[in-house]
Amino acid sequence: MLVGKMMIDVPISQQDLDNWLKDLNLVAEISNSKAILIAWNAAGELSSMLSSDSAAGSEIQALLCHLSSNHSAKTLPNATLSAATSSIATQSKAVSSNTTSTLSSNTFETSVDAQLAQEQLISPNESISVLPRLAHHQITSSLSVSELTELVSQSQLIIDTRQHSDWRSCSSIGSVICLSLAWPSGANFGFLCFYHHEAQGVDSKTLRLAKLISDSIQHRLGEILSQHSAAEALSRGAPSNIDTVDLQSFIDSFEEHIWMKNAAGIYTLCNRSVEKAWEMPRSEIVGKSDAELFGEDIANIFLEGDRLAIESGMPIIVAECLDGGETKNHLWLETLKLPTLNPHGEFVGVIGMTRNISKHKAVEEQLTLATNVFKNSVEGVVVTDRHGNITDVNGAFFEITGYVRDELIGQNPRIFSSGRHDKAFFDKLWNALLANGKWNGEIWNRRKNGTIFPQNITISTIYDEVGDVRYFVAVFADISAQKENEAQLTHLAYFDPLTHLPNRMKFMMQLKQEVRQAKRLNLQLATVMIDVDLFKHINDSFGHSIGDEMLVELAKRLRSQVGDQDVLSRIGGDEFVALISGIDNSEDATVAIHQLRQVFEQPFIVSTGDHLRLTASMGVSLYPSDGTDADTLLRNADAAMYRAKNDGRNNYAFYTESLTQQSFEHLKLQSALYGAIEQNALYLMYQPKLDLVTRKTVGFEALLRWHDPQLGLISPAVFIPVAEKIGLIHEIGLWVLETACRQGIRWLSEGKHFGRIAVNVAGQQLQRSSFVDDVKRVLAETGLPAKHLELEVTESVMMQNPDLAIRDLKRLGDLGIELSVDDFGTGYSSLNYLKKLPIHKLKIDQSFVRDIPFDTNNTAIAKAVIALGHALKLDIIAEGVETKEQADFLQQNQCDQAQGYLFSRPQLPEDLDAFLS
Ligand SMILES: Nc1nc2c(ncn2[C@@H]2O[C@@H]3COP(=O)(O)O[C@H]4[C@@H](O)[C@H](n5cnc6c(=O)[nH]c(N)nc65)O[C@@H]4COP(=O)(O)O[C@H]3[C@H]2O)c(=O)[nH]1
Repeated sequence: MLVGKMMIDVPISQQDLDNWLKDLNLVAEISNSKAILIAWNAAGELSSMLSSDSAAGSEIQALLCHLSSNHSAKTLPNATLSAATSSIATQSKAVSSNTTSTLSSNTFETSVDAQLAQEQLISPNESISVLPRLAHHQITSSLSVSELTELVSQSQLIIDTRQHSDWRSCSSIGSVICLSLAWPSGANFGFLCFYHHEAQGVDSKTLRLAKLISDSIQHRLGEILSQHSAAEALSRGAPSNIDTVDLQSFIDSFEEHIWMKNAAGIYTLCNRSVEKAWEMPRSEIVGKSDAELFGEDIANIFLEGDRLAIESGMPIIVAECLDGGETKNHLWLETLKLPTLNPHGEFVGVIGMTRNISKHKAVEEQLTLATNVFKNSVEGVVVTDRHGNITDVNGAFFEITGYVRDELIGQNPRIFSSGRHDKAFFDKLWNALLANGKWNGEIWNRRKNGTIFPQNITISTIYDEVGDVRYFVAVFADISAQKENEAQLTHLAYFDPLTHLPNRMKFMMQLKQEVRQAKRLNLQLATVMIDVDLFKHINDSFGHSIGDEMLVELAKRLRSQVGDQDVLSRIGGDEFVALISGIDNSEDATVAIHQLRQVFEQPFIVSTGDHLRLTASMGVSLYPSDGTDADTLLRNADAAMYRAKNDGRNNYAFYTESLTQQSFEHLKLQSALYGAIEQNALYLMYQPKLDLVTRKTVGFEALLRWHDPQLGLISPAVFIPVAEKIGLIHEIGLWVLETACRQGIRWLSEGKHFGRIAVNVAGQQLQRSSFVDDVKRVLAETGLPAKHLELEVTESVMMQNPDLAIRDLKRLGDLGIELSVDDFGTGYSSLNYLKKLPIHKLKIDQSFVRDIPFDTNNTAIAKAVIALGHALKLDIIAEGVETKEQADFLQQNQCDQAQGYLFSRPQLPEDLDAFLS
């Protein structure tokens, strides 16, 4: 059984050898047998041999041969054996003969005697009180019948060697008891043999005694080994002896569970933490196995860990989970398991140091969970340090922004800035974040590809143990889709899905807002209700889809007719409403209505190819005259529209009836003006301008006249503003210029001196970028020298855009054209600009000439204008001079020129000979 097991070298003292020899002799004598003891060293060589006095050399030789061939052939070479046998045997006998027994023990005798008698293996009368030395070891162990049987079955008792094939060669041995001797660790020490040259010479009684001696020797071997280990530890500098009580105190001071199990898995040691954790005293733990303590299932878990440690041959850490069952209170233990070897390298057990890591595991689980949430979240997560530098971002973040990790780590999130939020926004954000530890809101940020997108973002502050800011964590969702949905919903709530025009709700909101603004800025508004006439017939005849087509087209046309600032809304099936801002009077509203009505002039070509015509009835209410709130204005526009419908449809009406009348006339004028040029209804009259001193003609002002066949003679003061509103002024202005220039050429060709012909220039004409070129072209085409042309521009027109006026008038002046400021004094000229304007003449408006010299105000103004003009080295002309008093006064006050009924009304060219020289 012990063959192959490790052997150790621990020297046996002569004293021990002597004692054992005495025991051998004693038992040999009692049992009438012979005895030998042989021991080997770690190299497998025979190190000690003792034999009873009765043993013969040949018998010893035979036994050694047998043991070497059957038990330790590798470790006990025959050559060594034979050499050793003769010398050691002699020496041992010599030693044994000099040794005397020293002790006896009645206690031992009694217990052994009684036990042997009880088991009927030894007669109570057979005295073994002659075992004085064995008692020294206080051996109390005994052999039971079953143990004896086992020993026999293990061939340790050979009653007849001839019956055993492997003993047949030992002819000098008839019967033998062969017991192996082992160190406490199990390492082989040697053999103890009792034999007889005859069969049945040794029996169970001899075996019993042999076992006593063997136990005694093994006990002593344990002591020898302890002493030897202590001596070795001392020599290594370790404490001479570690008291087990101190060791216990030592391990009790640990919070960790410390325990030790021997090679058989039995607990041999544990500390107080173990007692507490397992809720049982140490006495109930030590001496038990895991299975006994915890049951098979848990024991298997523990033993598996032990096995790993033993197999690895080094300390390992095993984490063991003891399932908490339904309570989910898992108990996690982390144990450092350390296979323990004795000083001779032999495995003696496992030491464990266990920590309850349930809390740690729970934290670890939380951490794993958090990490997975971080990784797998569909929301973008970005972590920054307290300085705002990015330390981590998750996968969703990359997907949303298009950046890759390396581009972001260490960067500041301002790289995502969309530029949509100002500094105040971020100041507010940071203040809230630092004050409350959290901020939630919407931010527009920029993706890597430059597109911007809205996020709903929550930023949280993470503090360290002492409350200082450690990190900021921002979790956000891309809400582009949500925003789009919201926009769509808003669109549906406020816009007509067919035409995409604002619906009634939106229109009312806008109307209210416009009314508020008009109130504040003292403006006027027109609300125009437009109802398509008999639209039901279109739907009934052509179907709703054609009806829809026409409504979409109509919406498009109407929209193109209103200004960018104006609002057009569809408030019902065939009902539209327009809100026109920036009007000054009912005429402006009339112009707007006219433009809206134009959309019905062209037929609607639908998908069927049909050309369909529509008309509409319109009603207008004006703010503030027809209502000062949105509801009233809409209601009154509606009422006006019904009146227009009742008047026969395809019509319009103002809420105030007199305005409707005015408007109709205005409209008539408007449409008549379109054909005026072609129909030669326009012509010019000329009014002479005279030098007040010489009373000679210095020039003529060309004044436009319009004689409409139906409407009669219409004043330019009436139709020029209308022409400006409907955009006809350019055409008309050019016609006037050309006509006046041709007249000048005619007079020149007739040899008539007329000085300069003055032509009025409307504001819109001057604002046209082509105006200077138009004038040049007309001069070139007609051949009139520029020195015969004068242009009159009203003061208010010049002041509308003085920089432009300065630039263009200068170019005209450079051509040789004279420039005069018409209606001077009615506008608000800036002296600063007046100085810069390239003008030659100021014309005192006739409103200041009226009633001078009797009207003191006008007299003062006229004087001031003359003084100012002269100070600026400009000529002064007064218009509307009707009386001699006016002329005299003006002359006395150094006014240079004058025109007016006093001298001549505007006349046709053929009637002006008196003024031409
Ligand atoms: N009560 C009174 N009136 C007098 C007297 N002498 C002349 N007038 C009138 O005063 C106006 C002078 O023209 P305006 O100030 O340029 O004022 C002109 C001018 O601003 C504009 N206008 C006339 N012709 C043209 C034109 O060809 N182009 C442009 N853009 N505007 C024109 O129409 C305005 C009115 O022109 P008209 O009706 O011809 O009226 C003329 C003229 O007939 C007088 O002694 N007493």
